[in-house]
Amino acid sequence: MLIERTSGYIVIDIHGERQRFNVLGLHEFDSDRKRMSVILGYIDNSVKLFVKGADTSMFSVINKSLNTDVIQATETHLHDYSSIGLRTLVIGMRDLNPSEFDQWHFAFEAASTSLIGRAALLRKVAANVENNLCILGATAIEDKLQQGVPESIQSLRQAGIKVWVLTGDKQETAISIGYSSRLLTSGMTQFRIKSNNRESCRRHLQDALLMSRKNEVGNYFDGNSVEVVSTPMALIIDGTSLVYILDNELEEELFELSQRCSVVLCCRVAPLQKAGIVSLVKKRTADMTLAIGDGANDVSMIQMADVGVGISGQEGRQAVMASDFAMGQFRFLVPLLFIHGHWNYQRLGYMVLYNFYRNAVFVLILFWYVLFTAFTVTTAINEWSSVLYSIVYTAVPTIVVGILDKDLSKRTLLHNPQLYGAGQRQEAYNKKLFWLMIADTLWQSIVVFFAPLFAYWGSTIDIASIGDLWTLSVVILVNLHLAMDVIRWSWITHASIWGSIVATFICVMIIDAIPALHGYWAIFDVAGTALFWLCLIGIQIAALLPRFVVKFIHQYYCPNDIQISREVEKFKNLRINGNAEIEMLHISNPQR
Ligand SMILES: Nc1ncnc2c1ncn2[C@@H]1O[C@H](COP(=O)(O)OP(=O)(O)OP(=O)(O)O)[C@@H](O)[C@H]1O
Ligand SMILES: [Mg+2]
Repeated sequence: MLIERTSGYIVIDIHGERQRFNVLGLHEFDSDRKRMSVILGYIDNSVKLFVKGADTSMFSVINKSLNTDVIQATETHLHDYSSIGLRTLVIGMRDLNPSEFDQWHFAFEAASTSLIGRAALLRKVAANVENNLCILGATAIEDKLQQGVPESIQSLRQAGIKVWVLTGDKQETAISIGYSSRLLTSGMTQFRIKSNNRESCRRHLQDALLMSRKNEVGNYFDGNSVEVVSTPMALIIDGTSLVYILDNELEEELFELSQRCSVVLCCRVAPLQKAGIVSLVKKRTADMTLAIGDGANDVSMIQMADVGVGISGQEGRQAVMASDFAMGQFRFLVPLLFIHGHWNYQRLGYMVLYNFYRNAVFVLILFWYVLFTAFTVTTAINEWSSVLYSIVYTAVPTIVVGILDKDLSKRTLLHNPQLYGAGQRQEAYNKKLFWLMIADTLWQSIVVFFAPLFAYWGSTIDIASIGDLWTLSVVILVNLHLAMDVIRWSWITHASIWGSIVATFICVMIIDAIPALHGYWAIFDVAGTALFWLCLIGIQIAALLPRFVVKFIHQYYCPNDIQISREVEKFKNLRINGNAEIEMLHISNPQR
C-alpha cells in the first residue's frame, strides 16, 4: 500500500511493515517507447530498476531465458485480460550493480542538464538501461467507456459518418472495446491484419482485399433493381503492420480496403501514425475529417484533421489546447455536429446565396438604367440611398437571420441523425442553387426596373421620383425575399425585417426633405399618386411569383428530408417515442 510519495522517496506498507525507497531516477512515459521506468535505492544501498509498459514494448526488453514459466503464464493472463477489455501493463525489474548505476547516473545527469535535444538524449539513456529485465507479471485495469459513447457512435454512423478508431491499446482490448461501444457488431465480416514481417503483411492485406471484393460482388436481381447485398465489413489492423504497409507502397491497397469497410480499427498506433492515417484519408478523398481525442498522444492527429476536437478529462489539457473545439465528454460530439453543425451549415449556405442576390439585384437595377442613358454612368437612385442600401436598408435582417434562424428543432435533429446528410449532399449550397439564384436575381431586377419605366412611360416624372420608387421597391423586395425563407420567426426577426422597411421609408423622406440635395420633396409628390403605390405592390408580386411557384412545386412534389421533417414537426405528428419514422434519403456525396 502506498503511504507517501515525494519527488525524493516513496514509502510503502508491505504486509504491515513500512519501507522507504529513494527515487534515484525517473524515465517518463512516452508513446513511442510505450513504457516508463523508475530507479530505486534500497536501505541496504542496492539499486533496482523497475519498468512498466505495453506488452509488446516490454517483451522486447525482457530477458526471455529467465523465468520462462512466469513469461508464459503472463502471456496467457495478458490475453485473457485484454479479451475482456481490460488495459494491461507488463512489469519488469533488474538489479543495477554500482558500476552500472554510476554509468547510468553520469549519462542521466548529462542528458537532463543538456540544453539541446534533451528529450532525445533522455530517451537514449532510458533505452540503454531498460534492457535484460526480469519479468514480474502483469496488471489489468478497467478503462471505462464514458457515458453515452455507444449511442453516440451509433448516431454518427447513422448520419453516414465513417468512424475510425485509432488507439494505442492492444488489439484484443481494442476489439473488446469496439464491441462494447457498438462499433463492431457480431454480423460483421472482420479482417484482422497483424503480422510482424513485410511479406506476410502484404499477403494478409491482399487476401483481405480479395475477400472484400468478393463480399461486395454478392449482387442479386430483385424484380427491377439490382441491389448490392453485402455484410458490413470491419478492418482491424495494428501499428506494426501499418508501418510495413505504408513503407511498402501498399497504401493504395490499404486505402481501397478501408473504403470498403464500414469500420476501421487501428491498434497500437503511435501518435505520429495517428496523424499519418488522418493525412492518408485527407490526401485521397475530398471528405472532411474530424479527429477527437483526449490525451497528449492524440495531439498530432487533432492538428492534422480538418476539425480537431479535444476532450478535457483526466489525461491533461494537451488535446484541448491543440483543438478547435473542446468538450467535456465524447457524447457532446453529437449535438456539436447534428445540431450546431447542421444549423450553421444551413444558415451559411443560405446566407452566401442571399448576399450574392441582395447585392446583385441592386447593381443590376443601376446597370439597366445605364442602358437608357447612352451609357453614361449616371444613376437615378439618390447617392445617399446607394450608400445606405448596404449598411442600413438591408443589413440588419441579414445578420439576424444569419445568426438566429433554425430550420429544425434540436429534438428532431438528434432524433434523426440522417438529417445530417443534407450537408454531405451539399443541399444548401451547390451549383444548381447558385445559377437558379442568379436567374431569379435577373428576373427580379428586370421587374423592379422595367415595371415603373413602362408605367410612367410618356409621363413627365423626374429622375428623383422614379429613383425613389426604385429604391423603395428593391428594399421591400429583398426584405420580403428574406422573409419568405425565414423558418423560425422571433420578435427580433420581425423587428429587423419590418423595421428595415420602415427605416428605409424614413431615410428616403429625410433625404428628400433636405433642400440642398438634388430631388427635393420628390417622394412627397410622387407618393401622393395611386400609380406609385400600385407599382410598389405590383413589383413585389411579379418579382416574387416565380420564386414562390418554384418553391411551392419543389416542396409539394419533391420535398427533401428537411422539409418533410419540418412538416412533421409543424403538425406535431412526431411522437416522443419515435413511432413516426421518416424515410430518409441515402447519404451519398454527389461529387464522388
Ligand atoms: N504511464 C504509463 N506507463 C507505462 N505504460 C503506459 C503508460 N501509459 C500508457 N502505457 C502503455 O503504452 C500504451 C500506449 O499508450 P498511448 O497513450 O499511446 O495510448 P493509449 O492510452 O493506450 O490509447 P489511446 O490512444 O486510446 O489513448 C498503452 O496501451 C499502455 O500499454
Ligand atoms: Mg490514452
